[in-house]
Amino acid sequence: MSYDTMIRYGLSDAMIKEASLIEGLYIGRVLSQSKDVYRVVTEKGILFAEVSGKYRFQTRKLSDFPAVGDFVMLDRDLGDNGNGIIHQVLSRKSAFIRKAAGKSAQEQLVLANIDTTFICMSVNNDFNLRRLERYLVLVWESGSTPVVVITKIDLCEDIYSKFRAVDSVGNGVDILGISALTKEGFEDVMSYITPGKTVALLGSSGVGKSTLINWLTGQEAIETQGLRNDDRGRHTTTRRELILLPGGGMLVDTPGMRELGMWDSDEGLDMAFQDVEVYFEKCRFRDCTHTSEPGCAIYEAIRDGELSEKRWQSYLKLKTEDAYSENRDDYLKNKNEKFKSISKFNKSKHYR
Ligand SMILES: Nc1nc2c(ncn2[C@@H]2O[C@H](COP(=O)(O)OP(=O)(O)OP(=O)(O)O)[C@@H](O)[C@H]2O)c(=O)[nH]1
Ligand SMILES: [Zn+2]
Repeated sequence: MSYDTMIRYGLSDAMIKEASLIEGLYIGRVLSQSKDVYRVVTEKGILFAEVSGKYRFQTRKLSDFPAVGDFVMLDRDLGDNGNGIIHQVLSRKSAFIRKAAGKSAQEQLVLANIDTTFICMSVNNDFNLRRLERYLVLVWESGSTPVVVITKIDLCEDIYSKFRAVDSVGNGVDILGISALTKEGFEDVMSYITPGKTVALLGSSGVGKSTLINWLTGQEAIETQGLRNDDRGRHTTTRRELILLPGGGMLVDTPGMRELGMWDSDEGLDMAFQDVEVYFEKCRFRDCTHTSEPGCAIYEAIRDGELSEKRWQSYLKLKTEDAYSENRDDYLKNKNEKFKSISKFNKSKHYR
C-alpha cells in the first residue's frame, strides 16, 4: 500500500508498522475536531469520522479518545457514503494533555504527535521569563521539543538582551527571533517545519501567532490542495486545526496555557531546570533540603551569584506543581546535531 500523502502528513515508519498489524482498516490523521466529529485526512482525501460504538463503550479514559494530530484507523478512506468510523488510535509520539482537577480519568487530550512546539513570546509587555519557564515545563511534559520564538523583534532596540535573558532559563533550547513586519527570521522558523514534521504554536494572546500562521501559509491554508475535499460548503481555517504548508510541514495553533492546565510529574521540570539541579549533587549532605544545612550548594550558588534567587524560587514553585517528559535523551541527542545549524543564526546575529 502507498502512503505518500500520509507520510507528508507526518506518518512515521513505526506507525506504518503498527498499522500493518491491523487488517482491513485505513490510516488517517485528525485535522480538526468539532465535538464528537473528527475531520480526517486519508491517503485518498478528507472525510468526517466518529469513533465506533465499541470504542466509545470500552474507552475509560478521556485522553484515550482521538484528538487533533492523532493517527487513527478507519473503516474507509473516502467519505462518499457517510461518516467514517474510527476503530483505533495509533501510538502517540507526543501529547498535550489538559489536566482536569481531580481524577486522572478526566484528563483530556488536546493535541497529539507534535514534533516541535514554538513557545511564542513578544519583546514588549508580554516578555516574561517566569511564564516562559512554565511553558517550557509544559512542552517538555508533552514529549515535544520546545523552541522559543521571540516575536515582534522590530519593536525592540536591544534584541541581544532578550536572547540572553531567554537563554538564562532555556537550558540550551533553540531560540529564534522573528518579525512579521520586517520579515526577519522566516528561514529559521521554516527550518523546523520540514516535510512530515508538525509544529505547534503556544503563547499568550496577542503575541502574533495568527500573524505568523498567515505569514507562513501565505494567507491561505492549502491543506486540501491535491486532495479531494469532501467537506460540504467552504472550509475556513479555525483554531487548533492542522494546516499543511506548501513546503510540506504542518502547523497547529494551541489554546492558551490556562486551557492546557497543569502537570503531574517531575521530568519536564528536571529538563527545564537542569541549571538548578546540577547543584543538588554538590550539597554536602545527600538528603539536603536546601533550606538551612551547612554546605548546601544551592545556598552557596545563590550567595556567590551563580544562581539567581528568582530562578530558585521559580523552581520551588513549579516543583510543587510537577512536570513530566519522556524525551529528555532524544532531545539531548538531537540538540547536539541541530544546534550546529540553528544556533549559528542566533549567536551570530543576535547574541553578540
Ligand atoms: N510590530 C509588530 N507587530 C506584530 C508582529 N506580529 C504581529 N503583530 C501585531 O500584534 C497584534 C496581535 O497579533 P496576532 O497575530 O493577532 O496575535 P495572536 O497571538 O494570534 O493573538 P490571539 O489571536 O489573541 O491569540 C496584531 O495587531 C499584529 O498586527 C510583528 O512582527 N511586529
Ligand atoms: Zn542543598
